[in-house]
Amino acid sequence: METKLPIPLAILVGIQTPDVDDVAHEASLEELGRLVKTLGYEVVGTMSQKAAGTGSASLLGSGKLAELAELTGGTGVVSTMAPPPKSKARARFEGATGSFEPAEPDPDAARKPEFVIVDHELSPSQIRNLERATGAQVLDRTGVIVEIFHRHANTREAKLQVEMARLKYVAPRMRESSSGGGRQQGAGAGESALALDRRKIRDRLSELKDQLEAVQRDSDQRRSARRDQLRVALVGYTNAGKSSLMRALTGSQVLVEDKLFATLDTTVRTLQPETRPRVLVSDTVGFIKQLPHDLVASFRSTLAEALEASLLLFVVDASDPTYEAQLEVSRSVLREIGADVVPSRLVLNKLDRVDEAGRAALIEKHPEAILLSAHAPEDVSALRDTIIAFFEAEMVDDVLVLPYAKQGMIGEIYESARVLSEEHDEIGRVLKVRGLPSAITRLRRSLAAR
Ligand SMILES: Nc1nc2c(ncn2[C@@H]2O[C@H](COP(=O)(O)OP(=O)(O)OP(=O)(O)O)[C@@H](O)[C@H]2O)c(=O)[nH]1
Ligand SMILES: [Mg+2]
Repeated sequence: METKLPIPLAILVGIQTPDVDDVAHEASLEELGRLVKTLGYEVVGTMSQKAAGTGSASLLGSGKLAELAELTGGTGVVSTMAPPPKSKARARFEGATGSFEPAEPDPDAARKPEFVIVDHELSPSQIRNLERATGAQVLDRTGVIVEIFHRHANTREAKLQVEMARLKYVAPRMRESSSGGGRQQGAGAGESALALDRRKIRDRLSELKDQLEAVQRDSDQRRSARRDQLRVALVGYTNAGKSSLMRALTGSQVLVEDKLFATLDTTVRTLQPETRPRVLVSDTVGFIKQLPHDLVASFRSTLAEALEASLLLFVVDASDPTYEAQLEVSRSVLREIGADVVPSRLVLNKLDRVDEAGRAALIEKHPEAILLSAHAPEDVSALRDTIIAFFEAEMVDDVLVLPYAKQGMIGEIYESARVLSEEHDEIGRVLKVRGLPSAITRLRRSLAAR
């Protein structure tokens, strides 16, 4: 216990712009707090300020900035003479100004928050200014999300994607912070070392791109093998309950956690009890507001699962007061990746946490939605029926003739369609089948080709 590193302490900072109401502002800071906790930091305070925008040079007004610096032990002014926000240097600096007692008997009591975490995307120079004034390390919402993805990525594909997004996030910030002399390099070496760093980053990015392409070719192949199968994808805001539904629908042991971004990789499992043809269910990475653009782009292939599904189940945590905004975020991300054309059903989850009046309001607002709780087996079974009914309505009946010379294809037919009856005549087997039109077209094509 003694040797464990102390949990980093953080102060959250949010600007409430005129277009954001109090509820949304509170919810956004609360969500940021959960993100920060997911990173393993402890939130020790929150500071918010009303302002016209988030573009001012040091984000906060001078009064608020001084207030914040008081908490973090900084000077409160953006001075170019301020040392870089490295904790040792900062401690030395603070010691010199007399505002810090290094010989505090209880180190925890004197600990100041090491991190200031801002609920908006900041420019590199805003980060630098805030760091100078507060003496703390400053992270913005994007930085926090990129860091969480970095820590949680499991598969090789996710790891490569996240490293790319991270380098793209870090590179411009590196340039800015070094121009202020904040980097620890010998005098005069700054610029060339920086150029070297940037070249390294560029090289690394192109290396990652090649590796990613190879990995993606593999996963594209795996996906195209599932092309004509009945596929449904669970999509939606982070922590909505997608993995919980995945578990309940497929009996798989995917990770369920009361954490943002518990799932970063797509999982595909068969709907249970199994149907004919079987239905594949995909669990996908969750969305969040202000999802960094590079991460959206890099998760395109992970989300390709969603794109190729015949049905999207849009999972929403209906017990969250801001669920409407979350739904809108999910919709816009799906629009961005072009998945808004896939048929979808709205699934309002966590109904066990909504009271009678709330339920009535939900039904009135979303009459077409499926209301349920992932924890209620009867609800999950009704959802399974809905999924099956959706595919039944899409399927068509047809007759396939399988010549005796092509009997090897019988397995493929049984995999892709439901065989209603089988008769034998002089040419071969005559099969009455029911399946998705695309699956039947493909079967016809392979029957003709071989
Ligand atoms: N009360 C209640 N809690 C639920 C329900 N469904 C999910 N949860 C809880 O919500 C939390 C998040 O569930 P997950 O299934 O991990 O959510 P997710 O959408 O997969 O989240 P990410 O993978 O982080 O995007 C967990 O603590 C679940 O136990 C529900 O119907 N009712
Ligand atoms: Mg999940």
